[in-house]
Amino acid sequence: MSLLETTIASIQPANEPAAAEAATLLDTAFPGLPADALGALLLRYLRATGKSAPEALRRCTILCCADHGVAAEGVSAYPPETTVQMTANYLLSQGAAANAFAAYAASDLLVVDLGIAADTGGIPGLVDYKIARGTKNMAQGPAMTRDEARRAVETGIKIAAAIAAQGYTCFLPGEMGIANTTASACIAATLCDLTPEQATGRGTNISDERLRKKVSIVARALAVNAPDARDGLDVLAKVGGFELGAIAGIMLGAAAHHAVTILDGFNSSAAALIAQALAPSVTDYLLPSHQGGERAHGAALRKLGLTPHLFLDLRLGEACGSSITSRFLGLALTMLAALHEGHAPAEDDISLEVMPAQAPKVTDKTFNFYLRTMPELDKSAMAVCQGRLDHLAKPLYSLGHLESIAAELAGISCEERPDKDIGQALLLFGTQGLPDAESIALAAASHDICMPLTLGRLREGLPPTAGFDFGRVTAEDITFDTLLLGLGLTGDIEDELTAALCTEDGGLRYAPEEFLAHVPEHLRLTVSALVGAIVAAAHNSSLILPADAATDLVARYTELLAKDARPYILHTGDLLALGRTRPGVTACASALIVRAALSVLCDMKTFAETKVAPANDGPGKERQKAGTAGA
Ligand SMILES: Cc1cc2ncn([C@H]3O[C@H](COP(=O)(O)O)[C@@H](O)[C@H]3O)c2cc1C
Ligand SMILES: O=C(O)c1cccnc1
Repeated sequence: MSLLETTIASIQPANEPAAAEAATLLDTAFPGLPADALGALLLRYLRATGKSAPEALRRCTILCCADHGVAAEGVSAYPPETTVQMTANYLLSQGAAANAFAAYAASDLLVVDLGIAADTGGIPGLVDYKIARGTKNMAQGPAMTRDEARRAVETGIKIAAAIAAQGYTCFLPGEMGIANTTASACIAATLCDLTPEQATGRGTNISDERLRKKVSIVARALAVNAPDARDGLDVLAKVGGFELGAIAGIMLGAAAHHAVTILDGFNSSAAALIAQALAPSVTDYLLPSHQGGERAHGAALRKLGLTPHLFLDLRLGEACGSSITSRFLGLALTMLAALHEGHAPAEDDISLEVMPAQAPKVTDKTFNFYLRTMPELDKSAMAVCQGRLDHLAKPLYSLGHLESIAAELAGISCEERPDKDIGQALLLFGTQGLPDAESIALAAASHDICMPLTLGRLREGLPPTAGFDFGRVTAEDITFDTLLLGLGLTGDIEDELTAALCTEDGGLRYAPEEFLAHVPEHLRLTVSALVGAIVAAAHNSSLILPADAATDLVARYTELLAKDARPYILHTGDLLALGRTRPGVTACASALIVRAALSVLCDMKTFAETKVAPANDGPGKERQKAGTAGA
């Protein structure tokens, strides 16, 4: 048997007992709580690796680079030489998204040439597994021979084996290959049974005209080659790419060695579809991350049986979304390890602020004070920041919401390029403390991501005005020198508050001026504390990350009352689908997203700095002209 067949034969179904132990521990610690997306990632990881006691995560980012003959049809917004230029960027300028995200996730980086159509001898550190100088044009015939397809997959298997032997358990494959979303569209059309229109997206942000052309090329490639959906190697050979084959091989090799692979963009999902066609149980060893802008990304994830939890509108595929998910997984492992040890948090792990017993008399900082004096965003810092984002060596707007978060942070901090290590804090209000297990897990999480935790203990029986005052004083102190504030509650009042304040479809039921009157009386103190904290933190120019659905709802009403506070609240409900999380956890995850946005801004370099050719089609053609802002 060849390497491919022996690898496929050695993939075992994931190990249930290992995860069962962790599931029992979680269930005991947090009775009655179904696993949120972080818990689901954790259990999937433990099942795949067969580990019950969590160890620190060791991550490896593997960038697979190759060219595509179909680029000659004009299906990308960038010229084919971008592939080799970006490959050089990874290793020489080190200013690509892949570099920024590998640093962000503390992941080691490996860059592999699977088939770049250029001489790559001068790029130091590049691993040479070149199969050919690019694939053939699939619009005219098969992209590669069956033998080449097998070589691509087996190369991935070998890479995975070498990495697994060094102790890595978390693989983050990324890819670079101009025109490869055309190949991925053909793969998805074949394996998910989609029409060319349903399978084809805008890739590097091509114009309407090129999109029409791309759809027709996908249709032609499928008609000319008739790939056989029952035969993964046939699909890869006829309409795939060398780097996609290698990524499929990495997934198979990881599974054979009980390591996990975190999926990234549409391209990695297309590679996973090939791996799944070759060995269906490989999906036990795959973790989802984001669903991005490419049209068939969702369909591919559904076929793989994976549910994404990040919706950041990413269109890149240099292991960006997967790096964020790897941080989520790291966070979940940290919390599990703390629960295993079972030590109560050390005294300085959690600060406690207790509400004064007496309601304050008259305070000078009323709600109206904050309304009148709310600072404005620095529009010019935002514009300069957006100019730089547009010129970073990536397709225009391909980092989606991370770009808008970065620009917003520039406006808030009045810095064109805010420091990556901004201060951040987590503040949770409640009349009760946290149960032991929650304290242990959350203290570990907040420590892990350097987001110190403060509990603001409310006293029942005091009036809402006292709640407002306690909220604003506590938040004002904490946000004096922090740019990020995770804000939430120790208890779960989501259902009660939603029932009181929302319409059936989740809209706001009342005019903002009336909302507090409709909050159930026993919750008014808590809600007032949140309102006070929101306006005070915004007033101190902090970005507020609601830590739970109840806080998010209060923030939605508050920003209608205090319109100038709106830019200081980041609603991550549309960006993150974690399910119902335990106290504070959503804010930790949101903070990891914000930090990813800052890494992009601080660690990536521009086209000019990295000597990569800018766009020749789509909106990037105008915005990314050499010599303009940010260059
Ligand atoms: C500078 C730059 C950096 C990239 N990093 C990933 N891609 C992404 O875009 C390409 C696929 O889109 P299409 O099929 O439209 O060519 C791939 O290289 C993919 O990894 C990039 C593309 C560019 C231009
Ligand atoms: O989702 C992806 O992998 C993707 C999307 C657009 C361009 N390149 C990659």
